[in-house]
Amino acid sequence: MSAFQSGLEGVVVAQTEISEVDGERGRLIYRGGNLIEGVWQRNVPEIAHLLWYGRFPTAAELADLERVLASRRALNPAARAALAGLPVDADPMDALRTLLSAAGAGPGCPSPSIDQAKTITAQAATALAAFWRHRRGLPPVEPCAELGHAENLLYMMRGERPTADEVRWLEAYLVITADHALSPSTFTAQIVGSAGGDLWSAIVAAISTLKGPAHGGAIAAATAMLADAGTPENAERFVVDLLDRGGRLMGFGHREYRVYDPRARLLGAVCREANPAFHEVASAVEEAALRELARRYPHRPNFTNVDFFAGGILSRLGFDPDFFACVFAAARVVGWSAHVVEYLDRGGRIISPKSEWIGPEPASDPG
Ligand SMILES: CC(=O)SCCNC(=O)CCNC(=O)[C@H](O)C(C)(C)COP(=O)(O)OP(=O)(O)OC[C@H]1O[C@@H](n2cnc3c(N)ncnc32)[C@H](O)[C@@H]1OP(=O)(O)O
Ligand SMILES: O=C([O-])CC(=O)C(=O)O
Repeated sequence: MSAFQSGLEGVVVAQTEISEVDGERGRLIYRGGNLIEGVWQRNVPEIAHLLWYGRFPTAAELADLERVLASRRALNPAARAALAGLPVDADPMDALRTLLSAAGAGPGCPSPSIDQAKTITAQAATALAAFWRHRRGLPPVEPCAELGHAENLLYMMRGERPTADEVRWLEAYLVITADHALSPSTFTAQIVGSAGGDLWSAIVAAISTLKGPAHGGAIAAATAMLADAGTPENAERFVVDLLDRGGRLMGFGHREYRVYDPRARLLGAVCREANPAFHEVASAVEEAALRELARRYPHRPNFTNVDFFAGGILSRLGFDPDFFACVFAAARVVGWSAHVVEYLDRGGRIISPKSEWIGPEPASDPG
């Protein structure tokens, strides 16, 4: 019998202590802490410390990590030169991939480490903000060492400090999306690391996977879908028409979750506060979508996923839709790097699966 498993569904290819997705119960665990039970209210450096080192930092460790992240934000000359050469209409994920690739260009193939993860985490935010300004014909704003990770990201975009609410909304988004066990992009990063590749290369590869509309690109696609739906009154008809035409409801369905994605619940609440108009349309579409999905796919429960409400939060913060996946990437750098380093620390072998030959047998056996 064929061992082929379409999309690697259910195939276990790694062991981890970093995060667990319990898709039956709708639980996401970061290092033993349930995200939904308060973990998400921590800030990015606290969560990074938790994911990288296995526990929350002490006050001194947190201050040290914040200082290190702040000191590594500036882009190097190679990344600045790459920025200057980018067309303003480039997809921001292409820009992020290019800028981090340039920032990490150097001799050889150093082994991935958490120290490198800190540099990439700091610079992903800077690269994103720099391209946001480049698109608008504006020069980069240099990072401000006094500001925290999330606040500084918005500051580098706008050149002025965001409000406390804006920082709280962005921080929540960055923390809630920081890790998700062996997501497709995380697996990509791990494959690069397993072959001895360096961490910059692994992160650039992961960004390439995250870009697709079935993964991080779904935030922008879900937001466009909601714009097409238009009004709460139109939601029901819109959903039915889309499914009748064989379309997919973006921001719904998941490989692991057979129940509501716990992150969507948290982000829905943030969205309601940050962007009530978006939330109103989204809620009406969600109600119709969950009803129709349950009716049409009784054998395969599909619920709201992490990407559905995210666009409401990110657009309220000033990100253009094609930047949404970039913000996701800037958050997920933490998780990607944690998994690559963990895999190698466990002596991870090169990941090299098999394909099954389904072509014709050779006409004659050359013997
Ligand atoms: C951060 C993230 O990556 S979260 C996911 C973001 N992606 C999206 O929101 C895009 C929309 N969702 C999807 O395309 C899928 O649900 C995925 C890619 C997330 C998961 O894919 P898979 O686990 O391979 O599920 P698959 O595509 O086989 O779907 C299973 C069944 O449910 C249906 N289904 C799943 N999701 C949806 C959806 N969003 N809209 C309509 N139908 C859906 C499929 O048509 C399929 O039906 P069938 O068995 O009759 O053919
Ligand atoms: O884990 C997955 O398959 C996709 C996902 O939700 C994520 O990366 O956050």
